[in-house]
Amino acid sequence: MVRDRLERIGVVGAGTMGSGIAQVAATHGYEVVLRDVDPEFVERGFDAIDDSLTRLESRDALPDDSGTIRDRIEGSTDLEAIADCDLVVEAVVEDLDVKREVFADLEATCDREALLATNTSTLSITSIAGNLERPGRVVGIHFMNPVPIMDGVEVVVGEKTSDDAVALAHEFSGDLEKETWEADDRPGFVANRILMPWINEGIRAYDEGVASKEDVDRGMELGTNVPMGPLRLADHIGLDVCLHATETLHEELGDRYRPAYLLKRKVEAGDLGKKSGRGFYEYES
Ligand SMILES: NC(=O)c1ccc[n+]([C@@H]2O[C@H](COP(=O)([O-])OP(=O)(O)OC[C@H]3O[C@@H](n4cnc5c(N)ncnc54)[C@H](O)[C@@H]3O)[C@@H](O)[C@H]2O)c1
Repeated sequence: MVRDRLERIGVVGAGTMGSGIAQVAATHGYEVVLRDVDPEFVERGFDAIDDSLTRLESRDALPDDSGTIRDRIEGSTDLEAIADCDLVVEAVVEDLDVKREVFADLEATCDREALLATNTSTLSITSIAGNLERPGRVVGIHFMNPVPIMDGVEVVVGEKTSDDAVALAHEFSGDLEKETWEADDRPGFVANRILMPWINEGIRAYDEGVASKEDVDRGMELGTNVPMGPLRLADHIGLDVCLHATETLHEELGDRYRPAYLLKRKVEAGDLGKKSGRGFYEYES
């Protein structure tokens, strides 16, 4: 069983994602503890929050004044500070060993019924929770970057994640005015399993002289109606983050670039998409 009511939220890791998650939770009225290993990192997290709140306030996009929201967030380097949190979201570096250590600490520190979530982009939830006594309360709540701007959250279900942990993850995300989708705990889940090869191929296309970098991006923006082409998006995400995610996917999934079997089979069957009335979906003629 996990708690059915959340009031106090812990966020572990005050970097790009942790500071964004803390900000959005505080904006929606939660009491937040933002924890990192060094006071300097906590301060850096608050600087990012202050900048973002100031920008949003100037656009009249906050429900309360920025000072009130900011006051709901307490910074700490002390693990004990999150002991009485109802939900802890882990947003530390994308390293399985580090995350497993953090979750062991959380299990030892937090209340038995607290929900424990990871913001991992690509690592296995099942593995992160693998050594715990109560893995049922561990769920993926995968926020998108930048957290205050992006509307969606991916809820990831590990092998042992309980139904009430999943339900609470959706509910919490909904409280933050995020829409959710749900993914099984397989490499990259939905978002990065599809996004990372797309970015990777954009980089290759540029590198192989298919088009200038501007035209790779413009081609995808104008040609497929995405708001940002792959090279610009990679820059926004961080090329190191992209490389790390792609390496993890490569290790887990191997060569993903051959045409999918299902694609060939559907074409052979004449299911060509909207124009034939049926592709992966059915269409009215
Ligand atoms: N950056 C993105 O675009 C993005 C998007 C979605 C998900 N994610 C995921 O979110 C997580 C965090 O990514 P980020 O980009 O915010 O990283 P980041 O490097 O900006 O921040 C990580 C923070 O974690 C802190 N940290 C490390 N070990 C810690 C520990 N034991 N206890 C407390 N704090 C610790 C570091 O000091 C650092 O401040 C990763 O799992 C990443 O894959 C990132």
